Amino acid sequence: MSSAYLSLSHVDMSFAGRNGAVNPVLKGINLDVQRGEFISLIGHSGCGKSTVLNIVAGLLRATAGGVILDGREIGAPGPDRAVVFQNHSLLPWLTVWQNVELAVDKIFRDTKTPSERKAWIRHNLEMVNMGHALHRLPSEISGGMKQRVGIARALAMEPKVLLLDEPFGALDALTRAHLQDEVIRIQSELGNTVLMITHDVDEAVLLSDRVVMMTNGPGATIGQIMDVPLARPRNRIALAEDAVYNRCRQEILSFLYEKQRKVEPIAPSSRATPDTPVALQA
Ligand SMILES: Nc1ncnc2c1ncn2[C@@H]1O[C@H](COP(=O)(O)OP(=O)(O)OP(=O)(O)O)[C@@H](O)[C@H]1O
Repeated sequence: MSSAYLSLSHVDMSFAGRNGAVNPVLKGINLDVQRGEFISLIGHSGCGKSTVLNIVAGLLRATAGGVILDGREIGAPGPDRAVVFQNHSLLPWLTVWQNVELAVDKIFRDTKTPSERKAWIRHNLEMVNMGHALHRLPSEISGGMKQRVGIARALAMEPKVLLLDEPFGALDALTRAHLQDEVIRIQSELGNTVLMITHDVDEAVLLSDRVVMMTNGPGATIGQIMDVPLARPRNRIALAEDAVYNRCRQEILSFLYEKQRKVEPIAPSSRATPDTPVALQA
């Protein structure tokens, strides 16, 4: 048995298709994650990254193989795994404070007093620099701020593993960089165990201890795992000229665009010739 904190062993996943067909999405995923490690999962669109994350979250059950977290097999979602999705999942009728409070009250009802819970909510919202907007509704704050609240809520749960599914994917480049810097700072303070999906090569190198690269599907698996031997805390400006940083970037780019080059089917041109069948026009 693996001594890792989080261990995926021999994970296969297939979905039932039409007419009884079976669509194999993942095949033989083996990954050991140590406590406090920050792991990024990168791969072309549709290869199965979210499926891996959803299996760890307990939202999907693997067709074969399994996941062990801190000595226990994962069979269902639980508060020991907090997920942050690309599009925030805040309850729109609750304020920033109340969105975090809901999770904190549920998890710490028996272990923290009401005043300890209040202090804990404030602490986590201040950690993501949201202390100034505690009583605003999600509709009154920006996309980046909503993601901050989602991260605060996840951190406040003190999960064993933080699962981030493209947490900055919907943000503009500047907001994204600010949030990445905050995650870098929080990670050096708290040392969480994190599994993050990303499409962004720089993000993967900046934030991770190891980058897990997935092959293309169907039947995707882990093609390569790369260590990121950069000291923490990391500084994006200083790293731009760093040889190790650039070597890591290069290795991921080479995996994605040479070894696992993906050829997307070309969409039919909208200027199709008149005899092109209508059904083929996008
Ligand atoms: N519930 C489901 N039922 C059937 N097929 C599914 C289901 N969930 C995912 N799939 C299929 O599994 C494959 C992998 O999907 P997944 O969302 O895990 O990929 P991904 O790498 O996260 O993609 P992206 O980067 O575009 O978000 C896709 O072909 C998808 O259509």
